[in-house]
Amino acid sequence: MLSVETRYAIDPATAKTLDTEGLRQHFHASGLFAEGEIRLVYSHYDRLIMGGAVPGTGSLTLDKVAEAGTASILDRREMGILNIGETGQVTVDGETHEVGRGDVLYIGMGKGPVTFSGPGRFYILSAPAHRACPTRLITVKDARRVELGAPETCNERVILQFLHPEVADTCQLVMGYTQFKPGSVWNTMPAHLHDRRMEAYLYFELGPEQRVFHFMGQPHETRHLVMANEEVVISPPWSIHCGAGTGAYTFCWAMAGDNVDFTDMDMVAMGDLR
Ligand SMILES: O=C[C@H](O)[C@@H](O)CC(=O)C(=O)O
Ligand SMILES: [Zn+2]
Repeated sequence: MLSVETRYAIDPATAKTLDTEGLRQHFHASGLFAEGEIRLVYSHYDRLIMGGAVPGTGSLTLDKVAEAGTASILDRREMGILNIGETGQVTVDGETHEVGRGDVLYIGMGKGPVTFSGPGRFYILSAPAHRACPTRLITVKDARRVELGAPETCNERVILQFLHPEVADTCQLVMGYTQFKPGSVWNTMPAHLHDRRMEAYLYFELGPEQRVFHFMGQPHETRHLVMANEEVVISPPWSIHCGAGTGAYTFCWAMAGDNVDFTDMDMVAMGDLR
């Protein structure tokens, strides 16, 4: 079963007038991982699609998505799939890929439909594409690792980059996930902006009683969203995106937009945050 929810892009002047519920309606998504279902969110920020596929005992096929306006979802799109569950299978273009926990499968434009099976919990990301890049399984050991932060600032972490120009060729999608050293809870602090690209975070491996306070908004006009396990936050190009957890967690970041240069960030000075 497929369900798709559309989220329109709004500007920062509108966003600053919203209350908590209004902010959540635009920028927060939950319940994406339901057994026997594919649930997608179609964002008008860079037309990124985010979603979950949990095949359970059966299999699930992702093919036509009316919102994309093509016969099959990947006719003019590329896709990245992160498995946050047990090892599962993704079949595409006549080939079945064994995707382990923490592995990422990249699927190039024109290669759909995509079939999911096994005990995986698949996080789906898709962006419009203009050329076909090779479909490729990128395992945890293939990822590029960037160590950042320090225990004194509670942000000691490693950024694992999977869809990144030095690891795998893509059109727009840049993605990976960030893991923390024990006791570190702050992600992406000091904060940054990249007006060239939007970003989406999936928070996962978070205990049921734990939450991440995710910060968004322009640097002089910040707001927070309280995030539980396996929830997504859409970060507009004009927004900071950072957070602190009450406990351990991992988060998947993904970007789409005008460039694929991971380091093209405008750092925000602490003194400019309000
Ligand atoms: O633009 C890049 C993204 O915000 C993330 O990669 C940041 C991140 O994972 C981190 O600092 O922990
Ligand atoms: Zn960013």
